[in-house]
Amino acid sequence: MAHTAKILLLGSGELGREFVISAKRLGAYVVACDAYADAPAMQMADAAEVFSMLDPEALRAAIAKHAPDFVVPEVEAIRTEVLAEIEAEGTRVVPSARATQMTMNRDAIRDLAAQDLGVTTSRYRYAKNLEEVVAAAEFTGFPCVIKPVMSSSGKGQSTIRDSGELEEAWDYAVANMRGDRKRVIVEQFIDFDYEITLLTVRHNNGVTFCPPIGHRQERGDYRESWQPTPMSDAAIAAAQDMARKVVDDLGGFGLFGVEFFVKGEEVIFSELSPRPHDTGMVTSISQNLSEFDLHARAILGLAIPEMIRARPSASAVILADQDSEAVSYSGLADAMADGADVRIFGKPTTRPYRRMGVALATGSTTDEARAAAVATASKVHIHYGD
Ligand SMILES: Nc1ncnc2c1ncn2[C@@H]1O[C@H](COP(=O)(O)OP(=O)(O)OP(=O)(O)O)[C@@H](O)[C@H]1O
Ligand SMILES: NCC(=O)N[C@@H]1O[C@H](COP(=O)([O-])[O-])[C@@H](O)[C@H]1O
Ligand SMILES: [Mg+2]
Repeated sequence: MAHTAKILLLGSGELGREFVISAKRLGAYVVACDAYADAPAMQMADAAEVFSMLDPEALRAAIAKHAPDFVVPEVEAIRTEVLAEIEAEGTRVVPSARATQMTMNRDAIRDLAAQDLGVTTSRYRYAKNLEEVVAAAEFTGFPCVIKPVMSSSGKGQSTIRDSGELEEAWDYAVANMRGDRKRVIVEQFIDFDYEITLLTVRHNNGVTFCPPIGHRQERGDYRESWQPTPMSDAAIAAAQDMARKVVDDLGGFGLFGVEFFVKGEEVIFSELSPRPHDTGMVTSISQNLSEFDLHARAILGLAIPEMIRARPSASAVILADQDSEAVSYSGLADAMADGADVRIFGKPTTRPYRRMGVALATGSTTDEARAAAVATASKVHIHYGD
């Protein structure tokens, strides 16, 4: 065949779109899958399949039809038992079926990190009804954060200041969870100085770390990220040590986005994505090999540099603010006039807070890059309707 490898990509959003570009540059043939047509990654891929990746039969059928060398998950919401089955039958799952199973639910990865690997986390307890939520919050103390064990991008998450808010937080978590398991994690609120994503590449020659990415979140979803972010040598070493423990336990090859909170010299593990991370979109401009390039290289068994450097850079998201079945854009020329860059994801429809694009900028400092990225994002206008 005319290609270096055949990849079935499960999830076709903005992260998948950039991954497809990276993988195709290395000669891969990519089939992009998602629950809706014309998803961002499908627009770049060789072929597309539209089905629910939570439907085991449909997932098995797509894998059987394309017989890929690699199955590369791009979202969490996938029937991961099927990935375990196909891995046992010899198809490579990225980074490993175990990694996708352990990170699908917050409780699995949290217990692994905190209990089995001795990694520092916030205090936490699980609850499956309001009564247990009340007991869990007593254990963690206030404020605390409540999240469904199955959710992402801050869905169903709230921060609670006192016991009077617990019922509403429980109802909100249940209403916004994914799947049918009514279970939440109640965790101690960490009043961190800053939070980071440590992009960690596990490859056939070891583990390589990218410089730490700082980010700012609102409503549990990222708004701005920048790289590098200043950290003491001791804090970096602690984060790298914990990230290495976790990715070595999860196994397989690929890039992971490992999230930490930092308070003083204390580094607290939060969670991780066994795939490129949204805050890592900044690497499209900051590093000469982006997180997507690194993921593709690690998967295909190609060399990963020992040291990765980043020039001061930032990303700022471009969000929709209403529902629409049609969308168009203006203002790019003005937005990019000062040298910043823009990615428009090509999502076919909008909803409030849906991420439609990202602005990317460099600067002589990350503060300068942040200001440029935010200014650029604000100049891209979204138009709703035909
Ligand atoms: N215990 C906590 N203390 C303080 N802030 C928190 C805590 N847990 C979460 N947050 C804040 O909420 C953000 C989102 O939380 P988390 O990463 O757990 O959610 P998520 O739904 O998995 O998001 P994503 O899938 O986008 O990573 C964090 O990056 C942090 O800013
Ligand atoms: N924090 C996870 C994350 O950023 N995931 C990215 O968002 C897409 C879904 O976007 P949508 O909800 O707009 O379709 C996913 O496919 C992935 O690229
Ligand atoms: Mg997160």
